[in-house]
Amino acid sequence: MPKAFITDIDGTLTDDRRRLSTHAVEEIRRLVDADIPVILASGNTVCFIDALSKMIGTNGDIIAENGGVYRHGYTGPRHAEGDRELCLTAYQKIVDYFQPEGEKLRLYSNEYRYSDVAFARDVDVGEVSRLLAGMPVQVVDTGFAIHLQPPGLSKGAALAKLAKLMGLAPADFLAAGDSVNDVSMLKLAGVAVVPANASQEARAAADDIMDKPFGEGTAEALARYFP
Ligand SMILES: O=C(O)COP(=O)(O)O
Ligand SMILES: [Mg+2]
Repeated sequence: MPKAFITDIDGTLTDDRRRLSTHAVEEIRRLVDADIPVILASGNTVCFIDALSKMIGTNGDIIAENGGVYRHGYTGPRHAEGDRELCLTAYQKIVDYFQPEGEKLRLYSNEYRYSDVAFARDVDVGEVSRLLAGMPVQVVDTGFAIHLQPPGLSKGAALAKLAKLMGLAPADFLAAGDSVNDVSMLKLAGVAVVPANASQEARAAADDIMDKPFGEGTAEALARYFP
């Protein structure tokens, strides 16, 4: 049995409209009650993940902004990495290009981000990547938002650092995720599972693909791997 669990949030604990699966929450609470460490790892902000962690009842081990930020427990120091200014400069290039064409760009929770920049998927992500080619930023489309993030940062890289702080190795973890931003942690974990809705990239990195989609699929995996 794995020693710990790391999970993505959007599309993995929620459905495509971001409604949380109560079934997945119950399964995570079962793990927490059995003293099995749980990391919530997401492209979302620290404050968003903190609220969710409290309400699910985990111990506050989190990875935010796709690996740009991580923290061990609610009171541990917040590690925020990368040069966010570079991401903001890159974002300005996107604004300068799309805004004159009348396209509306919508930043997501800009004031709460320490490492990356996230915005609505209202523009073509291929075009965004072409515009930013050669700039030191990664363009990541999670299916829920487009992220501009510093190079070298990922959920997997953050898992390696956070697991160490927790006295664990990445191989001790069962990992669950649905999208391209989860591939690095799915590959690093001991066992990788994806719900049935997972993207091609996530499926290719998985050891086991669940029958059910979204949070129901993740609940299915927890029942299977933590019986
Ligand atoms: O913030 C996003 O774009 C997606 O969030 P997720 O990593 O929890 O799926
Ligand atoms: Mg996701």
